[in-house]
Amino acid sequence: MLAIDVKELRKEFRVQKNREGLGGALRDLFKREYNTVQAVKDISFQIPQGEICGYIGENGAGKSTTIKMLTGILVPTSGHLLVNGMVPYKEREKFVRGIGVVFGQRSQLWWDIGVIESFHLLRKVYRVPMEEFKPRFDELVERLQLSELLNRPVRKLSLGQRMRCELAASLLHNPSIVFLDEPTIGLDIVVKSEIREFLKEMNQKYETTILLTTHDLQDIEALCSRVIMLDDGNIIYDGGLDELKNRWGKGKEALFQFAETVTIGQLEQLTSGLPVRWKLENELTARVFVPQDRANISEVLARLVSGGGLNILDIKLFETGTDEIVREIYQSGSAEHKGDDVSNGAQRLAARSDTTARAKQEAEQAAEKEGVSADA
Ligand SMILES: Nc1ncnc2c1ncn2[C@@H]1O[C@H](COP(=O)(O)OP(=O)(O)OP(=O)(O)O)[C@@H](O)[C@H]1O
Repeated sequence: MLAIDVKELRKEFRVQKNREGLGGALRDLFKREYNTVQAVKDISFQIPQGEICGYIGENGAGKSTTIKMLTGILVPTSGHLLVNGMVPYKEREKFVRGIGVVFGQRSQLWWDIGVIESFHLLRKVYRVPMEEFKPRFDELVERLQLSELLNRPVRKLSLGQRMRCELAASLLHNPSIVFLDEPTIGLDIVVKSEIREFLKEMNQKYETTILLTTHDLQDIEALCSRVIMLDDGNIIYDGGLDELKNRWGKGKEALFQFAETVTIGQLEQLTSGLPVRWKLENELTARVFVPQDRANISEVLARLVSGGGLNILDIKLFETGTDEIVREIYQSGSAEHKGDDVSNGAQRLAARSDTTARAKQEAEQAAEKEGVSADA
């Protein structure tokens, strides 16, 4: 069954233009002008029940707007949207009983009352029968180590403690889908990994579907097999994390430390016929670059170890990290192109900045004609 089914979903905001100066303010009084911001541009994706999917993008890419539509807070401008088989903004009461939401930057708990009282209020809001609530509550309290925190007011909790309570609050009514918007923001590494472990466990035990928005790619690496990447309101990648790494990873590098002096010629001869590149860092250290898909690092290692009688003291292996891959995709504006074609990415980036600069210039010229500021 599909947990989330999104087709051609669009959200536009009408934003009032503010013209500059007193004259502008007066003109605004008589004739309002509006700009349309296209936050989400006809996106489509499907998430099956039980999947953990990462939803990532730079600031302003449209992530929160999507989550708000999926949770029924915002009504889409156009398109189709089904979450748990319901249209989120239509069947509000029934719908919210099946979902859990955590906004890392905002709290769903009442600030001045004890955590346990917030939990009981939520039980009433979600109309969970006591016999269902009790075992669920006990499990969450034990798993997230909340017993010490239950009687404290939320405002007295540390960020990590509050986030553990927020997670419990979002799961008390046993929802089949949870939306997590930056759930690990600002947390230290220990709490982050506890939260990741907990989410993984909940997903495995209860088949909870999780849509996770984050700027921390380690969250994605730890939890998500699939990632949807958004840029300027469009989906630029939807697929497996491994596939993304394979497609965009620039290959591997190995750093060799030798006991005796080596030359590039010696190393090249040992790896002749393999499409690798050597670089001498100093006379005892050499780096080899092995392009993705075209050569096997183990072949290089085997040739060096068995072939030339070189005395190798140490070997370090490096792989392109997800952070780096994602940064590069954003710079090129598309995940269609292969990562080892860096010049292509750079050209696309330059073309994009050119287009942006041209658009801005045109807007400024038009605004000058109208006597308004282009940034308004
Ligand atoms: N209520 C609103 N009125 C007008 N414009 C809005 C509104 N909400 C969002 N936007 C605009 O829509 C675009 C997408 O915003 P959104 O908050 O969805 O991005 P985001 O990917 O969640 O960013 P961040 O990572 O910074 O939270 C932005 O240009 C933003 O300024």
